[in-house]
Amino acid sequence: MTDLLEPDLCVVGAGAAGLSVAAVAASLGASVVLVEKGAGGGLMGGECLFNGCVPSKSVIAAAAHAHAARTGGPFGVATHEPEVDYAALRDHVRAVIAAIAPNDSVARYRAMGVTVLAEEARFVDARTMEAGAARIRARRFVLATGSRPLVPPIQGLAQTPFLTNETLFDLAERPSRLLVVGAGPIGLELAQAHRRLGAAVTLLSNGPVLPREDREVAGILAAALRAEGVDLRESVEVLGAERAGEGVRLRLRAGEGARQEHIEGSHLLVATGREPTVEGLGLEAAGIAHGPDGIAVDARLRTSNRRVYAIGDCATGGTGGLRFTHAASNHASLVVRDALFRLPAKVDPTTIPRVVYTDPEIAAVGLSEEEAFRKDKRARILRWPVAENDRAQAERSTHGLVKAFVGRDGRVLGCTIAAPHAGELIALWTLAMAKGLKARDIAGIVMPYPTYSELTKRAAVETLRPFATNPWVQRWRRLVRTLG
Ligand SMILES: Cc1cc2nc3c(=O)[nH]c(=O)nc-3n(C[C@H](O)[C@H](O)[C@H](O)COP(=O)(O)OP(=O)(O)OC[C@H]3O[C@@H](n4cnc5c(N)ncnc54)[C@H](O)[C@@H]3O)c2cc1C
Ligand SMILES: NC(=O)c1ccc[n+]([C@@H]2O[C@H](COP(=O)([O-])OP(=O)(O)OC[C@H]3O[C@@H](n4cnc5c(N)ncnc54)[C@H](O)[C@@H]3O)[C@@H](O)[C@H]2O)c1
Repeated sequence: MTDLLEPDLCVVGAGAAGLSVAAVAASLGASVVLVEKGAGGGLMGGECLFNGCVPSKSVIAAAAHAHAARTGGPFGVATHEPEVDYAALRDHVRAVIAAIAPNDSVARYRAMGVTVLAEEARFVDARTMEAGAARIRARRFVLATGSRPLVPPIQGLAQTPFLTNETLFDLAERPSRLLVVGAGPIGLELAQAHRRLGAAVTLLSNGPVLPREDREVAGILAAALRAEGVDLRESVEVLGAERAGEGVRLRLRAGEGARQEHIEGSHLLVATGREPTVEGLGLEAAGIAHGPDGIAVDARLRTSNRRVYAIGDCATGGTGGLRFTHAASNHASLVVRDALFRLPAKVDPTTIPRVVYTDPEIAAVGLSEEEAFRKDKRARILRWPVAENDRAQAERSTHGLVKAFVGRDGRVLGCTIAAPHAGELIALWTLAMAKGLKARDIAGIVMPYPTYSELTKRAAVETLRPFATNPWVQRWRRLVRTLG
């Protein structure tokens, strides 16, 4: 017998995006059905919890300990080459996931009043989904089915053993010689972490490091990786892959006309982007337009079917192509407003920060330098180097800079940072973007000394530099002096 469910909202996928929608909507009194195919095996939480943010940041934390053991010399602390027990590191990663998992559990969501179905959902027509024995005719549907690793069409790759973020964190032994393909956030974070954990690492990319970020800031990161011994090779074409004994061999070419060469490793990590999870959803039956980048949505996250939204990693278009956990949460709050209260709101990608958790950390929000000058020819760049920060000097962590872009009226248009804790520093610039603040609003804040936050203030104070040399200001200063 088929159960007919008629909730206010049916959410498909219990990752960062779907869980946020379900929790907020249920707390506001809406009836919610949440369909997650992994729920039967306890897999609520999606990519971020099991294969993404949480395990990668746990590995990065372990790598920071290993790095500290080698780099205490200038502080007068004896250094040593740390021994890394990769199986114990895997247990650490699993323990962190287990500590967070109860927040996302079926039990917690059922306690909130959400009906959780451990099934795979698919549309059978424009307003009905099927999930196991249930038929769901919801007032609104929210698709939050996420993404998975995009495997590039490299000759022989399919027959060659390779790792992705879905398998790397299950290894019990550290790769001795890791080849990483892709210099986006995943490749960079995991390449540096594994180098610090003692692996020989080669990082290959068909373009530059962080192709979508500021070139100066990306260059600072590239130099830092090379200084730590990562063999970073940008603008390299990977032509083929094959098994070589217990390991792998790649065939490369460093640009048009260059000679082909071979490189071998014990393990290969493919980190060349993501593709949306949309197959089997019955999108055609529901008249929902989609393409290789995902389900097409407008800035209100509506699909071509007026009853259906798509959010998080599976959506494209109005999301600005940003695939982050915090972007997914932002989408969720906008959709709940729109679906439950008809309070439409648009995604504003310029207020969604981007962080890469390397050392130095890279963070950015808003417009890039090029975009800022395209928007306002009289825009200005406010810069402050990390080396001018006393805390950075004390910690001998002096590489990097804050670089903010402001319009002729002083309003913040964007900011990009390479610095320790850049992910924390970007918060204030994000507030400035969201609220239309001027750099002088930030310049006026008192920051505690000695903190990295002073970098933010010092960059913002640069906005006042023309003021200092303004003839009227100088005239006023001279006048005040004559008054005694
Ligand atoms: C290695 C790595 C590190 C990352 N680090 C960060 C970071 O530090 N910070 C950050 O902000 N972002 C990070 N991200 C990105 C972040 O993980 C994603 O943006 C986020 O997880 C997307 O959430 P989502 O809910 O859209 O999708 P997912 O988390 O992928 O969830 C989708 C869910 O839908 C379910 N599903 C799919 N199809 C169906 C169906 N037909 N029926 C039922 N259920 C279905 C899946 O089982 C899954 O549970 C990282 C990603 C990776 C890979
Ligand atoms: N810190 C974070 O917030 C974080 C961390 C990891 C992942 N993520 C998210 O996950 C998503 C995926 O990250 P990603 O790093 O896999 O993808 P990406 O799309 O950001 O970068 C892919 C990289 O692979 C390279 N590449 C692509 N095809 C190649 C090929 N055939 N040969 C060589 N190089 C090739 C590209 O030039 C690029 O450097 C991102 O959208 C990001 O938002 C976020």
